[in-house]
Order: sequence, then C-alpha cells, then structure tokens
Amino acid sequence: MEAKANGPSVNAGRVMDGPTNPMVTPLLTDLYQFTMAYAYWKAGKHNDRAVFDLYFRKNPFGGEFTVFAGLEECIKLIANFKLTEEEISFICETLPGSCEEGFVKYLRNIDCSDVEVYAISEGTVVFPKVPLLRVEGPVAVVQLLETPVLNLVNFASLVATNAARHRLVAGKSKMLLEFGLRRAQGPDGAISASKYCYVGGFDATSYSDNAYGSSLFFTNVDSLSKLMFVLLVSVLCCVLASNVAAGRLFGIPLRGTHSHAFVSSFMSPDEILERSLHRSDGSSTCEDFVSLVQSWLSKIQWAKALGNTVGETNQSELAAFTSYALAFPNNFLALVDTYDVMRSGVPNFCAVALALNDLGYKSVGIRLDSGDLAYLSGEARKIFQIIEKEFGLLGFGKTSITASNDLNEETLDALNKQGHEVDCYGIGTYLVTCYAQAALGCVFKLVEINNQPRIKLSEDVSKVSIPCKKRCYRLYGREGYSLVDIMTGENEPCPKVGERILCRHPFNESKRAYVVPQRVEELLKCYWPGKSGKVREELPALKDIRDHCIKQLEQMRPDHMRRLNPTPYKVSVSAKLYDFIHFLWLNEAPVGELQ
Ligand SMILES: Nc1ncnc2c1ncn2[C@@H]1O[C@H](COP(=O)(O)OP(=O)(O)OP(=O)(O)O)[C@@H](O)[C@H]1O
Ligand SMILES: O=P(O)(O)OC[C@H]1O[C@H](OP(=O)(O)OP(=O)(O)O)[C@H](O)[C@@H]1O
Ligand SMILES: O=C(O)c1cccnc1
Ligand SMILES: [Mg+2]
Repeated sequence: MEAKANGPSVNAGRVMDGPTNPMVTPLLTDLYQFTMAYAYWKAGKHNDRAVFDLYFRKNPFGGEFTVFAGLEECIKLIANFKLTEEEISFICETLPGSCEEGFVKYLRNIDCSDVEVYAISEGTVVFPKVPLLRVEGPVAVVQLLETPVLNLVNFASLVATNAARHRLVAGKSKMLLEFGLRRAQGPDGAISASKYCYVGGFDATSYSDNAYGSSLFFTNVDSLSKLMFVLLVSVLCCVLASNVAAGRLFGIPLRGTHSHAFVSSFMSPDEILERSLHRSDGSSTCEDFVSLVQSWLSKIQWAKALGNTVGETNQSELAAFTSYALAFPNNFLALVDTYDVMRSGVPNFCAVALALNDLGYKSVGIRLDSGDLAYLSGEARKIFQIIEKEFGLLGFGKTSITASNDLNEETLDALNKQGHEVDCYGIGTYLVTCYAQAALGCVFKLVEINNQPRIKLSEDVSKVSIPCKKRCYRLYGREGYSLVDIMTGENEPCPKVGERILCRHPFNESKRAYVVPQRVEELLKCYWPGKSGKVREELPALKDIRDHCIKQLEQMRPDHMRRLNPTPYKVSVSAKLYDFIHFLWLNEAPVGELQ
C-alpha cells in the first residue's frame, strides 16, 4: 500500500478518498495516544502485535438494538493515515519533555499498511459486547487509531439508531424528513446526522418531488394506473433531508417546504407583479393567475358542502401562497399555520391548488408547524375530501399533510394512538441532537498482544472485557429470525447449520442455551487487509448501506424492537471461550486478604 500525507491512498490498485471531514486526520486523537506511542517506542514495544475490539456495552434510548454506522469513514481514515512534517513537529513540541530524533523518524514512517481491520457491515443491527471493529496491528499505531475511530462510530451509530427508532414509530408508509441542520451540534454534527439518519431509514434532508406524482387530477384509466404507480413508488422511495451540503456530498435526496418568514413577508396580493402562468402542457397562458386564485377562493367561500364555514382569509398569506405557486407550480406546498390553520391557511391553500389544477398542475400539500397536529391534520383532510367531491378533483382528498414542530418518538407515538392524517414528518432537534441520549459509549479495548489474550477487569461485571482475538457469528432459527450472536476464539471451528452448539452468557454461569442454527452468518469481514494479502470487502454505496439497514430492521423479531420493555437479544460466547475468560479472570485478579 502506498499512502500519501493528506492525499488519497492507493490500495489494491484503487484510490480511496480521505474521510468526509478534512478535520479527521491522525491528530484528531487524544494526547495520551501520542504519549503512549512515545513510551511504547522507548520501551521497544511499538511493533508488538496488538488486537483491539471496538464495542458498546448497552443499547441506546432504552432499546434493545443499535444500528452500526461510521465504518466507511474509519476505513477512509485508516487508508490515508499518514503524518505530515508539520504535524510531526507539532506533536514533538507538544509531548512533555524532549522528543528523540529516532521517534521523529518513526513517526515519519507510520501508516496503516500493517494494520488489519475486520468489521461488521455498516448498517447492520448490532448488540452489546460484540466487536463492531477488530483492529490488529503494531500496538502504537492501533493505539493512535482508538480515539478517531471511536469518534467516527459513536455518533454515527447513535444517530442512525435514533433515526431507525423514529422510522419504526412513524411506520413504513410515512415520509420522514430530516430538518435538523439549524439545531445540530455544529457543522459536522449536522452533516453526520443527515448522512446517518438517511442510513437509519430517513427520507429527504427538504421537497422537490410531488409525493403524488403529476397525474393526480386525471380521471382516465391510463392516468389512474399511472397514479397507482406513482403512489407505490412514493411509498417505497420516500427517502429524504433538507441539508443541501449533505445532499451534494452523499447524494441524499433533498426536500423542503418554506418558512413562516416567507408567508409573513407578503403584505397583499397587489405586491405580485408577474401574474401570468403557462398551462402545464405549455398550450396557453393564464395572464392573471392572482385573479384566478381569488375566484377559486370565492367559490370555496360559497361552497355549500363546506357549510359556509370559510370567511375572509388572510390576504397576505394568500399572496405568499400564490407567489410560491407561481415560482413552483409543479411543487406547490404551503405552510398553513402562520395566521390560522383552518380559517385561513387551509382555504387559501385550496384556492391556489384549485387554480393550479385549472392550468393542469397538481399541488403537493400543506405543512402544519404548530397546534394539535392530530386534530388539525384530521380537519384539513376533511376539507380536502369535501373539495375533491364538490369540485370533482380526483385524488385531492389525499393531498399530502406534513407535520413538524418539536417532534420526537413520543409525539409520533401519541399521534398514532390518537389517530391522525399526517403523511410526512419533518423532524429536527430531537433527531439530530439525539436528545434522548447524548452518546453511545463505544469503547476500544485491548484483547490480545503478541498472541497473548488480555482482559480488563472491573467491579462492574458488564465492564469486564472479553479477551482473545475472536470470531463472531449470528445464528438464525427456524422462523428466519436471528436467535443469538456468538463469539468464539479465532481458531475454534465455525458453528454449522443443523449442528447443536452451546451458547453461554459470557459472565452469567447459569445462562446458557443450545442452538441448532438454520443459518450461520459470520459477522466480522475484512475491510482493511494490511499486509495479510486477504481480499478486502468493498465499501458499499450509502444507498446500499441504507437498504441493508432497512432490511435488517425488518428481519428483527418484533419483541426486540418494541418501544416498551423490549426483549433483550442474546449475545453469547462458546463454551471454550467462556472457560478461557474465567480462567484468565481468576489468573489476573489478585486474591484479597482479610485482616
Ligand atoms: N396531538 C398531539 N399529541 C401530542 N403531542 C402533540 C400533538 N400535537 C402537537 N404535539 C406536540 O406538542 C408540542 C406543542 O408545542 P407548543 O406547546 O410549543 O405549542 P405550539 O403548537 O408550537 O404553539 P405555538 O406555535 O403557538 O407556540 C409540540 O412538541 C408538538 O410536537
Ligand atoms: O422542531 P424541530 O423538530 O427542531 O424541526 C425543525 C423546526 O425548524 C423550523 O422552525 P424553527 O424551529 O426554526 O422555528 P419555529 O419553532 O418558530 O417554527 C421548522 O418549522 C420546524 O418547526
Ligand atoms: O423545508 C422545511 O420545511 C424545513 C427545513 C428545515 C427546518 N424546518 C423546515
Ligand atoms: Mg421550533
């Protein structure tokens, strides 16, 4: 492997870009990694062969599953891991005491060409204690990787899990928009949140496509089947965010509406100077779209079916909606809660939508950003259905309703319980800041050095590390669900389909079960082969990671995924590994003496 400082590295004839964030360099580590590297070097230990496991101890958000994310960025860091002369000078100035020239030479030559990384595929549903990454290599180098890889995995996995949890509550058919850029923890927090919410099953990061396609108001059979197709596609592909930079960087589909400022910036329809609008088929031009909207508003106000409930609406809001429709006749969506949702926003939206329909355009829908979202969405839906009937607009009853405003898992759950008519949720603060839990808590622990297994003991059993270079498998049962994850020693035989294997809780003697797997999946794959000559797994495209994640979530047994008191998923070790852990434990723990 040839790696260049601050440039793309070449591995197996392929160039690999560096991490997305240029701040991710070998210096993005804790000082103690460099002081340890120096001390390892002084002790002549720097090239000892070490194996570290990266894992977490507890699933986040009170749940029983986690989505693993951040692997691609880790591999990009590792592929490009090389210190520049400036960085080396800075380290030497920073280290306490003097820095010997030999260490400077050593730093100049380090890279990850002798590091091997085995990892679970990004987007996989994972569980406590099972290594997500196993990093093997010269101890000093791998030690330097500890902090950046933890940084790259912790938030990525936390926010992907948060997104997956929101998706599970919202249901498959809803469109989920990530609106968090303004509230995220800085630019990297925002970009990472957009990327990993997409992985966890979020749709766009703002709107450019109409959820109901462009044939909504046609009535012939051909158009109906087209409508069915578009509806199907919109359900299956409702994948979206509002963060433009994330859209550009990762190809995440972007969607968006407009803000209250846009609505309140208008004073009256007289402000609209350019009033003409071509028909959607270009066949003719309506010279005064503003008047067309006004005439539709009058018809709505006089409509008996609406029980003459629509009085005077806010004209500045109507001006804003009309202007937005003139700018985006194919993507008209209105924020309807600036003045009064039912007395003004919804009737104004309908007037503009009916005028657009006259010219062959189909409107997208409305956004509600305050008030009782269950009640208001239901009331708005009734109006859309009445308008569909009254004015013969096939499909108008299904006009999309987006809801936003401090949404989180609990509010989505409450809306489901009450019944609502929301098609799409825009979620920001609670999603991207992971408000319900600040960090995942992945750790990076030494499990073997120079082929000698190592263990970290703790008063708290859950914090005792599982020693040895391990292999990890997921065992599937008869119903197709995964039953248990099992870790074995590196050289133990792999569990076999149809063959009974004893799975033991790593620390609780009485917890054990026989499993006859119907399918065995090896979890750790080689993503960075170092000098081993092994074949490197390709890094999949983000869309493939997302698809993998969604499939994984769908395949989980529902009781592991429920919000209230979910069943813990079993994570186990082989009988041989169990015995070895406890042998090593007894060996390393000093025997106390009572006085
Ligand atoms: N039907 C509902 N059930 C449960 N929670 C809801 C429902 N409708 C809205 N919410 C939530 O209730 C909260 C209402 O927020 P808040 O009290 O700030 O009022 P608001 O609607 O934003 O009004 P305003 O804009 O006038 O301040 C939001 O978090 C929103 O997501
Ligand atoms: O509520 P969140 O989940 O964070 O989603 C994003 C919010 O950001 C926007 O408004 P903003 O909060 O900036 O202003 P507002 O509260 O006055 O609408 C938008 O209208 C949402 O309400
Ligand atoms: O597009 C939107 O409606 C949007 C985007 C970000 C935050 N709030 C709303
Ligand atoms: Mg707000």
